[in-house]
Amino acid sequence: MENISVAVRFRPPAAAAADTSPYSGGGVGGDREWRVDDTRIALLHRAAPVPGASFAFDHVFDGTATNVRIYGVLVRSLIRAAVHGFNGTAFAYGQTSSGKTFTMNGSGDQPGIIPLSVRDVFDTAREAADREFLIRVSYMEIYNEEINDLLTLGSQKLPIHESLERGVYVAGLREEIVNSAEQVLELLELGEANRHFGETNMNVRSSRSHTIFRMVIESSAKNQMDSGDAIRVSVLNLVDLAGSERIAKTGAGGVRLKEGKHINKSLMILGNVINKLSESGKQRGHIPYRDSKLTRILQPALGGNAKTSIICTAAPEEIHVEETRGTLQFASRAKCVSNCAQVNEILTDAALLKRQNKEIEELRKKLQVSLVYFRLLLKFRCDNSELERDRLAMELEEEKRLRETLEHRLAEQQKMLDDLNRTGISPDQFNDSIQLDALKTPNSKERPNGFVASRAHYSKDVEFSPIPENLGTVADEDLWMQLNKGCITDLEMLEMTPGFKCSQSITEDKTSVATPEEPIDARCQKLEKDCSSDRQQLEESKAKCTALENERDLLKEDNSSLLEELAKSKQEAGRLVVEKEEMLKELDMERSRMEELKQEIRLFSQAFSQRQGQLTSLYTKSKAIVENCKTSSQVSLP
Ligand SMILES: Nc1ncnc2c1ncn2[C@@H]1O[C@H](COP(=O)(O)OP(=O)(O)OP(=O)(O)O)[C@@H](O)[C@H]1O
Repeated sequence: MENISVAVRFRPPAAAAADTSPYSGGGVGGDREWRVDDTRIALLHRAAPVPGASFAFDHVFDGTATNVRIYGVLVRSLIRAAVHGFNGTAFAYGQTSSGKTFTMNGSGDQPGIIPLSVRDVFDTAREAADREFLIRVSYMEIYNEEINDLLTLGSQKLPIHESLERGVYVAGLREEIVNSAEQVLELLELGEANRHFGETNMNVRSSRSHTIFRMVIESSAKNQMDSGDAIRVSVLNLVDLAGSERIAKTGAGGVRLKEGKHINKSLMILGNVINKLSESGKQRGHIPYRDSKLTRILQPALGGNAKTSIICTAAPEEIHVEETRGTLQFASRAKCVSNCAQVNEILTDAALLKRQNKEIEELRKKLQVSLVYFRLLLKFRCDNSELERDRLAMELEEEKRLRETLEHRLAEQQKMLDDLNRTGISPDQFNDSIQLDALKTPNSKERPNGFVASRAHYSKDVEFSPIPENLGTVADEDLWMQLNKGCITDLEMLEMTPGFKCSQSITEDKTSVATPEEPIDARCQKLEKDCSSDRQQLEESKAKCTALENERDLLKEDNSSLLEELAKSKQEAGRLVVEKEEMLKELDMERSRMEELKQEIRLFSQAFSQRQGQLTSLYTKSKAIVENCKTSSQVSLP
């Protein structure tokens, strides 16, 4: 959103008024005068400020300001923006004879806003070397609330239409394609000749209509690569309004009176529109654009899609104080109105195609980046899972080894248990270790290599072999002798066995295996306990092993799904590449089609403007001939 630019310009005092009163800084005549500085205007009454009659603006120009200065401050940027695709409107507003036409059209030695703008449009277009321009102009007036074409004689009372594509437009208005500022200025001259002027008490050449000079600026990129760019179309309105007037002052009657009424009415509606627009959102309500042709045509410039500059012209003489005050109030409200200008682009098929292609290209780039990232991630995860797998395999190996060791130990302990069981000594029978010790040879410890006897196959016979069953098959000689208590024993039948020795592992493992000195039942119990804890450990290690194997399987699955995903992404990337190539082919075709069309348009517009030039010069010549004829007939009449 940007506010309308508003400036106030005081014209120099009229010769008659200047003669009768001093003029300083804009105000002139009588007791009241306007004091003007760069940004402020105040009404003074005998050098004292009049309450409620002080105004502040961004730019205030006194009678010494030139058109070039005003153009530079207020309009140049708007023209440059129009060449680059923004709609623009500049108009002069003020009472009759305050200098609107002087500001917009200028005089012989001081070109006004319109001719300066025309030259600037072509200069700016020339500077934009990368773009091609097609400029059309039209010139119309609103006279007594009717629209006339100033470039075509007899083309009057043109209707206003509205469509979605074109917005509000004047149907049947002639639009000239122009190639140079000179060509436009010629057309302007032609239009001026057709415009309604009239003499009033206030102005010998008073504009009796509002005129709208319009330039439609179309441009597209020249470059082959950018030929798919959108076409920019902007509308530039340069408006010279008729001035509000007091009938008493203008002394109007008849036709002038009728004109004056229409002028005042349309300016009043313009004032209403500005008033409404300057109000804040909720109070604003309905904006009466449709109440006059002027506001309808200028609708985009008033609170719409356009950059707008208003030059409010004022007369410094005391006699016009009230009108000037009205103009300054209008200007104060207008500067509160904000517009929303934006570049106007028309998307051709080629432009659409280009944009879509660009989007696809961007998406493809994004996809490539994410594919690279995805691949890295996959690789990282694969590496990780392989490492994990190796770690698990090692752990598994370790567990297996441990299990084997445990099984081995278990087997050994089982064997020992069995061995103990085979001795046949029941813990019930020998629940006292002293009793068991008594069965041993007293110095058996000192004779570790002493022989022991093992019962032969008959030894189970209690008659001859009273060795308790649970003592197993191992006994030393003394024990044998004692236990048989004098029974006849065929010692020759005894089998010689090596002395009983605890396995090293058992003797070393003091916590799990009883020392040989410990009672056998305690050793047994310990061994069984060890056995069961080993079994438990074995079970745990088996469970761990299974868990590790499961984990490994999961990792394998994970790995294969990642590989699958990678394959899919590769497939997708391939598909996108094919799609892109197809689109590029289509784009090439569109480009060549567009080039052909451009060539055709160029040829056509050249032929058209040639024909146009011929017709314009023919028209000017014939008009001059008619004028000549008229003057010669007037001269010869008397
Ligand atoms: N800044 C100026 N410097 C010199 N002369 C000026 C200036 N402004 C206006 N004039 C002169 O004042 C007279 C009236 O100006 P102009 O016709 O431009 O007024 P206007 O506002 O267009 O009036 P109207 O509404 O009646 O058409 C003209 O003779 C014009 O040359």
